[in-house]
Amino acid sequence: MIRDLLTILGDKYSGMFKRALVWMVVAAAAEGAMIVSVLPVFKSLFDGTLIWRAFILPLVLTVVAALVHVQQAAQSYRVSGAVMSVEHERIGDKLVRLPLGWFHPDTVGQVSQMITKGTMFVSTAAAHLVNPLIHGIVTPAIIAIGVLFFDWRMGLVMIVFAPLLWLASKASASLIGKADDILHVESVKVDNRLIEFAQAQRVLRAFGRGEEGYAPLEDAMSDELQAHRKNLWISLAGLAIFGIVTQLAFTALIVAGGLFALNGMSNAALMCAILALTARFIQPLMEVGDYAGAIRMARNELDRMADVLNAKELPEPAQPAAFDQSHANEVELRDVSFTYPGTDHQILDDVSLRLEPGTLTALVGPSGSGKTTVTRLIARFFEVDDGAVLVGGTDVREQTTEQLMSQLSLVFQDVYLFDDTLYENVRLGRPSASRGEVLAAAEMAGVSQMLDYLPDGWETRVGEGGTALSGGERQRVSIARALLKNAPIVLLDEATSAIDPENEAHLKRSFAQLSRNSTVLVIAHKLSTIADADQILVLDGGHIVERGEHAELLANGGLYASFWHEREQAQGWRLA
Ligand SMILES: Nc1ncnc2c1ncn2[C@@H]1O[C@H](COP(=O)(O)OP(=O)(O)OP(=O)(O)O)[C@@H](O)[C@H]1O
Repeated sequence: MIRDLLTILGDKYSGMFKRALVWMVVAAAAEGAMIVSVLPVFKSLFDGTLIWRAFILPLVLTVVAALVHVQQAAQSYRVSGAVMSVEHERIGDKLVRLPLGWFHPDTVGQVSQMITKGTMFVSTAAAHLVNPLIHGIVTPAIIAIGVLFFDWRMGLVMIVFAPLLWLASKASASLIGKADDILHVESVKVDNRLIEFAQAQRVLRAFGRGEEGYAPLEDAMSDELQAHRKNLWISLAGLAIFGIVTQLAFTALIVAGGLFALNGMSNAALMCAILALTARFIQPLMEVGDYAGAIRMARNELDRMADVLNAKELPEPAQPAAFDQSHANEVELRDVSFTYPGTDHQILDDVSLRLEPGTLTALVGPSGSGKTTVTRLIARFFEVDDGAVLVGGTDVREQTTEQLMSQLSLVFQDVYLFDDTLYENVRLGRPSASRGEVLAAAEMAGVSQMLDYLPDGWETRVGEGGTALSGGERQRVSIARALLKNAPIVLLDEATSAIDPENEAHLKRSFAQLSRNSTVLVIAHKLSTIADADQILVLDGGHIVERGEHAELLANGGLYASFWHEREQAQGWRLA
């Protein structure tokens, strides 16, 4: 755990943590020395030879131990604060360097658990858990060594039991850690299902399911309850093991001391004194047992944090690529094959396509044929397995994220709006835009028309994720952002096929406006919105099976034509 904490703290704060560790060792040693120094006092008390000078050393050591303890506590609290700030800093730094494909509901749930629960746990661990661990090793060790000088037999018995107690505490910690792992997995699932439940309220209520339970959430909660029960039993077993071994050690020390004194092997007065100190020998070890579970749980949190901090980043070139202006605003997929990481179903097989500058390309194909995947590869959410994706004539792997993103505007299905005003959400497309430019883009995308029924007009807050707006409205805001950004290349994955005539009119206008200045790739639901596209690509079975203009493809009588003729009945087709 100490090593993991040092890794998380990094160079900036590890010196502070090492100093706190030194103070913890000194405080534990001072306490052990103070306890051993009481032995001669007790002995002379029992054999009737007590003199006042015998109190000087214990008194001095008590004051020293108290002062050192205060210093150690202050250092530990400083480390705790440093761990908290450095964790947020490092997680934040890491998140911006992870490929966008890394973010899916499971990993987002993992990060939210880590930020809310994990960081608190780990920073508390640095202040409150490492200290009992060190206290549990150093103080009993000093007591055992001290006793060795007064009565070697009792000293040896203590030294034999210390590792046994240590092993018992490790076994107990390992059981509690396993129990925590089981519970953590189920808790993350409940978190994810709860978020999903909140987001799916519109759909659930639309289908009259608002009052009834939501089966996936109930299943997750029932699994979590089972995990809680399992957690309880396994943790209790761990605590019982440690409790039994400690009590055995305590009894064995008293029995051994009694036997040595009765057989005349040890001085009876000294033995009474040693037995009086036995409780102080056992107590720090028991504390380790009490904290063992929390220490193990903190280690689990540290491991989970390390998993995120060690997640593979997209390699970035040291230098931004030099662009060939003759290919500006161009997009090309060259013999691209792709399978999502962790799966074995190949989505794209040797796909080549080209988006000419300033043209509108529509990508169509059955549901699941990989249309969205094409846009994700262009934006480099994932790395291709084979082939290359070129944006502006340069391989995306040779461009920095900043360089690539400055050329792209993304309008995806899952539009995310920030819990801010409608105006600020549009302005996000280009924060430096003037109010006039923001309003012009909003007008073009049909956002201004929403103002009639929004309570506070431009100042209406849209709720976290934009939940106060409909899917179509969120998409209009997203398109307005894209218009405002005025990026050379626009990738537009339209949200729904159920667009009303008003929305359709805004979409058509927006497409026309976007393709006036930019290269546009659009995955649309309505043929009518893309019939004028410069190029239509038909994706099926991992390949581009047809390409051309609308009239040309209709004349060919292939897949596109059959879809066109049956489009009213067609299920599962989307157009781009
Ligand atoms: N992150 C992911 N991990 C694993 N598989 C994925 C992931 N995203 C999509 N897939 C799978 O890849 C395939 C292609 O998905 P994609 O979303 O690109 O299809 P699509 O043509 O856009 O579909 P639709 O029209 O329904 O949106 C699907 O089988 C989908 O289940």
